[in-house]
Amino acid sequence: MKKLVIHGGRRLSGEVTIGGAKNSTVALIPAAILAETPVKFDSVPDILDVYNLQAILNSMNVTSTFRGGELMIDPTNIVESELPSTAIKSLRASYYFMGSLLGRFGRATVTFPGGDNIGPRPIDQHIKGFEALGATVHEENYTVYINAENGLKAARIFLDVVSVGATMNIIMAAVHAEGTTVLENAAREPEIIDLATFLNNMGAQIRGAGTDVIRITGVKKLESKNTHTIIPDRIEAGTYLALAAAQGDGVLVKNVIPEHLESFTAKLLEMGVDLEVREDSIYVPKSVNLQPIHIKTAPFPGFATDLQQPVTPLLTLASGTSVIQETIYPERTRHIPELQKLGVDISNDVYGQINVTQSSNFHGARVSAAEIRAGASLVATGLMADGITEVINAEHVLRGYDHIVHKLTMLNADIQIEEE
Ligand SMILES: CC(=O)N[C@H]1[C@@H](OP(=O)(O)OP(=O)(O)OC[C@H]2O[C@@H](n3ccc(=O)[nH]c3=O)[C@H](O)[C@@H]2O)O[C@H](CO)[C@@H](O)[C@@H]1O
Ligand SMILES: C=C(OP(=O)(O)O)C(=O)O
Repeated sequence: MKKLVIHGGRRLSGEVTIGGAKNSTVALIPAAILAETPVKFDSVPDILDVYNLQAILNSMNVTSTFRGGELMIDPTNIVESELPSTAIKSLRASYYFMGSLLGRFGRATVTFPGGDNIGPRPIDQHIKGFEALGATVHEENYTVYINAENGLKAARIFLDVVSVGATMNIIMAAVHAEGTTVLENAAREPEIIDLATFLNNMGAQIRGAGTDVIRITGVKKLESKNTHTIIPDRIEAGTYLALAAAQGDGVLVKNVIPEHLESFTAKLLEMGVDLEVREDSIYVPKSVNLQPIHIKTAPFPGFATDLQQPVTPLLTLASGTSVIQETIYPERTRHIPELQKLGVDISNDVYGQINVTQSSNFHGARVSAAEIRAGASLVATGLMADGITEVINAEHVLRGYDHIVHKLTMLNADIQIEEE
């Protein structure tokens, strides 16, 4: 087990470059097995999820090499095999192998995925999509068996819940299905456009990604002809923007697509953070006189649930009480007792409302990262606190934050990673 050890209180300044999006990467890697050729990605973040996905690929005789942000995957000798349950359970996105194996072989057997403990995470909409495409699905002993004996046929699918995972999984399953699948009430996250771009560049016919109606016309073959560059991680960017506003004396956050962050930057501007939004970077000056705000999480283009916890340390500087309504995962509150240990005035109710009141003089403590974004909020608060903060279970943070120790150190933070 690893822990992050932070000597807090230092002001941050300088530049940080955002890596490729975790939530694109973890869909693109399973999608690579739909290709008949080797595929290559760049701007791949150095995160634990990538290594676990490589282990899953390896079990199917799909070779991969990952070096310096470049990931090469060769699925040409893929075989159907039992997937390693430890790796499957280590991340949520292993469920994308349901869609990609179904698309490739017309069947898939995948253990229930793991991922962040942020409340119930059903997959009924994924299953609804697979069944609409002609597959039978049954679950037994935490394993999902999906089979399209008579092949996959296009369908009209209306998602009852806007789901990123179901949208991605249905796209992957439908790329080879006969006819044109119409997916309505689809999620609109930028990572879905990234997946569609990757598949379209290999010959897929996916139209409307980024809107709530996506049309997927099945094609026979997908062949990679060029390297796919992964979009910047808007959640990592938002995490550094909030931290820079809270503890920075001038920080430039580079490699961002500002349009992907509009709901987030709008809230920082509302607080009084004097952001300078440039073409592909955002400058955050030292903040003064911050105002409390109200946040309601929502599917894209709304305020991302994944930024709810990373923005919390900044809210403690506003003159009053800020209110967060977590609508996607009302139980995404496991950071709260840990932040309280550091001196943050924060509370929540059973309806998913979180109140953050102005507080200061945070003091270092030993706290546990229950999940990735909870961990990010603890790291940020530890950087603002006096004394030493130890964030245990740091694997949750390393699962999705590229080179976090190096990036924070370059911003003048005092942070180390140690074995527990
Ligand atoms: C790997 C990845 O991209 N993870 C992201 C993805 O997770 P994930 O794809 O798992 O999240 P979804 O968009 O599917 O979930 C959104 C909401 O729909 C509900 N739901 C979802 C599927 C389903 O079949 N039935 C159902 O009821 C969920 O419980 C949740 O309340 O989107 C979440 C919401 O933006 C983010 O927090 C995660 O970081
Ligand atoms: C919830 C998250 O990730 P995952 O869906 O991979 O668990 C996240 O990135 O905040």
